[in-house]
Amino acid sequence: MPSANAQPRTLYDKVFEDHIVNAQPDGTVLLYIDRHLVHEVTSPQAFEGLKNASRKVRRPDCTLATTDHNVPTTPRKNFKNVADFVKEEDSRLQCTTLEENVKDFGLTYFGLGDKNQGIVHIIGPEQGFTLPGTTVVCGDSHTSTHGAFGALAFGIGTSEVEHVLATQCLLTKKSKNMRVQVDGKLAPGVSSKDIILHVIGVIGTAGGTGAVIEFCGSAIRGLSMEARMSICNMSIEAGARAGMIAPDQNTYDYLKGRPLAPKFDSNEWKKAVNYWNSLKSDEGAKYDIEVFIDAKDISPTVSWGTSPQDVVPITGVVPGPEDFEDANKKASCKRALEYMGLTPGTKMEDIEVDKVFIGSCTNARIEDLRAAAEIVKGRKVASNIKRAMVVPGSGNVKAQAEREGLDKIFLDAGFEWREAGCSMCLGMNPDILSPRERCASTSNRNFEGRQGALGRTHLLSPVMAAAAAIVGKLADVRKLTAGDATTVKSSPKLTVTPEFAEVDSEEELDRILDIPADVGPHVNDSAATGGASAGLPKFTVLKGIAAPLEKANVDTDAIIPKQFLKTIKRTGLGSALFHPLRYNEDGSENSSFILNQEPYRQSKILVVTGPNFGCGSSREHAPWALLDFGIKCVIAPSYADIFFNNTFKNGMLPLIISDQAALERIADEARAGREIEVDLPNQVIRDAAGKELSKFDVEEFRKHCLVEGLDDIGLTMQMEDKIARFEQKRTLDTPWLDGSGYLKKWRKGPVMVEAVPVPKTNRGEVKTDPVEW
Ligand SMILES: CC(C)[C@H](C(=O)O)[C@@H](O)C(=O)O
Ligand code: SF4
Repeated sequence: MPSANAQPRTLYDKVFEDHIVNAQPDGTVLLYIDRHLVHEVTSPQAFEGLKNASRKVRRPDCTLATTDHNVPTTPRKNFKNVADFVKEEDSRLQCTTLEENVKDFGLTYFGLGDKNQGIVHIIGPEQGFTLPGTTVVCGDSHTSTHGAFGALAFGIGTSEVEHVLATQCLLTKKSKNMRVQVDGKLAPGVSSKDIILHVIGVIGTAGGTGAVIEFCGSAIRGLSMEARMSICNMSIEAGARAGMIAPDQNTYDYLKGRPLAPKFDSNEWKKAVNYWNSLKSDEGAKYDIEVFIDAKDISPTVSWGTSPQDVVPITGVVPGPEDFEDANKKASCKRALEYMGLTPGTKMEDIEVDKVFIGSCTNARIEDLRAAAEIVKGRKVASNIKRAMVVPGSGNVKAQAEREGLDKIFLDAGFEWREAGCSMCLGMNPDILSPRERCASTSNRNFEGRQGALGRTHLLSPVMAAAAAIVGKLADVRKLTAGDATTVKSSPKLTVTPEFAEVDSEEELDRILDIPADVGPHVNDSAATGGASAGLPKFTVLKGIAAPLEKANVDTDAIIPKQFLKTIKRTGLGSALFHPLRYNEDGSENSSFILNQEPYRQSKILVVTGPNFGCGSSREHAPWALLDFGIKCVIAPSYADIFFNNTFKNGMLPLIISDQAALERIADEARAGREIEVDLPNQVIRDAAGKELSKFDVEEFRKHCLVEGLDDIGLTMQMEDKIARFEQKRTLDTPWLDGSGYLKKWRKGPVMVEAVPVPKTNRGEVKTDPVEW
């Protein structure tokens, strides 16, 4: 908590500082995590690691699991169990593996038979699991959504999921403070989705790199919680570590009566509101980056290309390469237009679409569905539309929509009304685009192949998606409101459904949450299970062929697309690395791709000449695929944060070379097919003859871990005393964070057990001696 004469602090400073368990001189911080959300795609390898090292989940009461990415969105009337219901073998395996893991570790789980199931970022807030001032993580990049509550919420990779499961902490560093202030009144037809698309168009997909964005200003204050969530959700598309909005009365009104929020008007609630009120950024607080946006400059916005920064107002035209000055951007535009099948100068409103998708963690909440239904009401989906689908974000959203008759409106118009899940946002289930099909989508990513191989995505708001379905083309929603665009009004507040009512007895909670009788108690006796800290192969000097990759904004969907995320192992992904670039449509090798040429098939190093490598998803499958191919070091001018972290966790070295001349020297060696040498202990890159090409910086702690081959979970476990002390203080200061309602009864207070030797590391290797911090 701040002292009287403390420096003015931002919302981010406050939440970050309130969660520091330990700080090292190099700025590495052990951060306590209040809330951990888990889904089936990024957790199997983490649970496997825990099992290998005989570790348990430290705080089952602060962990909530669901299945969302792989699940079918077909009717669940006859649902009996996941094993029979999920038809694709690999998807089924991920779902059943999660079910086994939640049972083995005693976690609360909203499975397919549960009406609370839904997209992980929809159910957290809906249940009141997400609370202001908390730290929230999930093995998923759109964890940033939860920042709408004034939480510090960010995506992590699978190794970090394992770290949080085992220790309830994360090793991290403070990010920069960035402020995006949006002032003024939004024009009719303009929603929060348009705000965030516009912001990304202005600052670019790397605009928030290394920063946590605080969204503020009168336009943001005027938004509902659900609209705020759509904004924070896409801060990851702006490259930011997280997005945050200070909590206010809207936030508290939203939280009232949610099952896992403190009981409304109780002493705990009052104490919580008091704390939450203190979280606003102080007057005079400093930001490293500031962006001001005037709300009146924002129109209904649509994407034209294959990056979320490729946006124009719906009244605009498709741009061409000559509209960009930067050579990288010209090249990206050219490729994007080819991929999207678009010609510069075409009016956005003339672009015909094949499919419409209303769904995803960005825009599948009740207010999104209400707004879209208002446009659709009494109209019909255009005859050229092959498929228009509405996929509610959760079972609760679906039930609420049905109570309001929205399902009927959509069905009457010709939409499909589906069950909850991620669905066509990334198409890990059967909901995908066919090659070259064009989709108007309320989701958040328009990367190549995102919604299906060679599929074409246009990002837009729910009302704009509804308008596209009715018109059959990308359309200006304002024209569908008969000149009276004000009918596209902001939605009424979410009514608290009976399912969200206060629950007092444990029996009632068990009934509602459908907690299996054979689950728990798994109280915290894991904390001191050993100080194993050696786990990864050491990285010292690496010499080998370096492949040049002359591209900017290489996203993780391009490094490894979704169809390869269905594995429950870390290995075997090398053949899928850069799949969309490396293979032709018929599956044959694309001989023009660098890794298909000699000597680059043997590459150990990747030299990327454009910025923002690894942007997009948190999938650790990206570094796993690089590693499995044989690449242990990536050299690039900049990286997306989550990818950058994930590589270190796998004993890999991502090097930032921002000096253009040095990068060119290295790239020239790579282009010539000569070996280069990366010397980590001496922090220098040399050519094959031993001549220095560049020096490089690397954080001390990360270097130490790589050179020693340390498993940082083991290291964190050696901090048990500090973690336990932090938890005791947390229980006193913020008692509402313990137990999160239904698991309270399982938590018998911190249980300390004696350290026992761990026979294997989390990666399954036989353990060597522990190493000190
Ligand atoms: C599968 C998961 C790792 C991924 C993410 O992190 O974002 C997914 O949710 C996505 O949207 O691409
Ligand atoms: S972005 Fe799409 S795939 Fe990722 S969590 Fe959200 S809905 Fe699911």
